[in-house]
Amino acid sequence: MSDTLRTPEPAAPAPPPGELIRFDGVSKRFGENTVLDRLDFSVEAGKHVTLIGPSGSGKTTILRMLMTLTRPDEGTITVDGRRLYPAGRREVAEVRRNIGMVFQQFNLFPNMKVLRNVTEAPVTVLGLSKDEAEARARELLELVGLADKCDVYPSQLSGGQQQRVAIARALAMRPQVLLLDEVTSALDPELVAGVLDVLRDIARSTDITMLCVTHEMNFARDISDDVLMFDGGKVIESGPPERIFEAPAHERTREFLGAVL
Ligand SMILES: Nc1ncnc2c1ncn2[C@@H]1O[C@H](COP(=O)(O)OP(=O)(O)OP(=O)(O)O)[C@@H](O)[C@H]1O
Repeated sequence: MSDTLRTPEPAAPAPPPGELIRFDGVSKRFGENTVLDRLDFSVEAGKHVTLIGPSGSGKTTILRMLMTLTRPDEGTITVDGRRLYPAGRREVAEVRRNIGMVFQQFNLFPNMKVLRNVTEAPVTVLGLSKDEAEARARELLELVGLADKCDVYPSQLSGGQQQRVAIARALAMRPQVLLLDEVTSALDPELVAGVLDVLRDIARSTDITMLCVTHEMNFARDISDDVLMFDGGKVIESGPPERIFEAPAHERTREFLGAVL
């Protein structure tokens, strides 16, 4: 039986004030490969946190766990004081609703026009009326600079524009947490800046909590309150971007930044 079907689970202890996300002793193995090894970390509400580390260090796996796309082998994950793992199906659905993700590949619905891409989940999942959902979608498409593209199909847009629709779509669910997984990696270089500018605006103008995996270190420096360096299945170093980028304490962080900067 899957974890999500086992109920009831013990309630999560009350989180410290301000804490939104907590990983406690989370491990994940794929066969012989231990990707996360009794990982502990937490994120405060409203903070923008960037995950850095070598390829394969488990950054995407962490985001996927928050989206319930990958399940830990052990440990607990808590969001806003509620268990995501282990938890019953209903609790998982409630927690999951507050988390939005933008993927490297935009994953838009190709057969729906842009406006419908953004209204679909608010109508079907949140139960908003079509008018409410459309009003919200138009505001968000304006925010990402695509107010004039409501009536076209994704295939008629550039990759950068499609990614901005994906950002609007994630925000349309009014999530507490926005997960960004290498959102510019699939884009032609000239389209990267436009997407990052939109995300900088969102980081500045909203109180959304962001967890971001990116190879764009200047962007990470601009938007992050904290940077977490992953290696060997754990966070080996964390701190404000100025400190991590200018004066990394750990040898592995120095090596990693030396290679990517
Ligand atoms: N479904 C899976 N089956 C087997 N192995 C997997 C699976 N998903 C991830 N892995 C492995 O887990 C490890 C961590 O992957 P993950 O994508 O989380 O790393 P990452 O830090 O995001 O890497 P990158 O920076 O290259 O995207 C990798 O070795 C990867 O091959």
